[in-house]
Amino acid sequence: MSSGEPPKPNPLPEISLTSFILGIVVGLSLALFFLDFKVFYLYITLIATFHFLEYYITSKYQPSKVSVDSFLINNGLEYQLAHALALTESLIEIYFFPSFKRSLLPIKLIGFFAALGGQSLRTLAMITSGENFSHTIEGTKTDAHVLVTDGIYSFSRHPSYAGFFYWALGTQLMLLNPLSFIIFLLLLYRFFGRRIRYEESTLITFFGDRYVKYRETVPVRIPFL
Ligand SMILES: C[S@@+](CC[C@H](N)C(=O)[O-])C[C@H]1O[C@@H](n2cnc3c(N)ncnc32)[C@H](O)[C@@H]1O
Repeated sequence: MSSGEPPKPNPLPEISLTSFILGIVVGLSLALFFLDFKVFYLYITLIATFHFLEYYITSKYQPSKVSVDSFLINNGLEYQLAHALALTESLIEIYFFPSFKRSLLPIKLIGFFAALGGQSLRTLAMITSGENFSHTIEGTKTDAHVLVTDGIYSFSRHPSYAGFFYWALGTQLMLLNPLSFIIFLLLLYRFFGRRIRYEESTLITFFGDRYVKYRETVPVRIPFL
């Protein structure tokens, strides 16, 4: 049955329930941290924190654009399948190769700090670009859209993408998931290669030479992109 009204972008019951569930997931995974294979629970904590921050930072710094989709939980089938693969690989290897999963602490630490650094980079990018940031790529320029080149954007011209890249790969290093690491790497290169090419073509249309010059001086900070 339809009331005839357009759907609300921020339905409060859905927003509060999603936040509540994400909080429970973080709480439960931290509570299980005393068990063996801690990185598995840490991975779940990192995913739930990522989705919470996507909505929270959007609502604080891009309030005109926030909607229930800002949680990015429905971030495409490929994203969901990739994390399902990572969880499955982890569980299978914990069962069949427990001593491998318990080894290589330095690699796990590198993965954890890469994920933490990646999350910080992405969050900082969303804060720095304010209302110029949107989860979808804008096809037409609004009067309010200005070119951001300061702060973290003077270090990387796509800091939120670089952040996501290191976050995602960091989680797979931390889990010691060789198969998922390679698949994540291939998917991330394909996804961001295409996305950056398209996004930069729109930014050149919006800002012309200013973006071309910016692109020449500031790297992406993802190797080969
Ligand atoms: C998902 S955000 C990603 C922003 C940027 N690529 C990053 O990784 O931080 C996509 C939107 O940001 C806008 N955008 C990207 N770089 C920008 C910049 N330097 N200044 C202003 N807007 C930018 C694009 O027009 C697009 O609508």
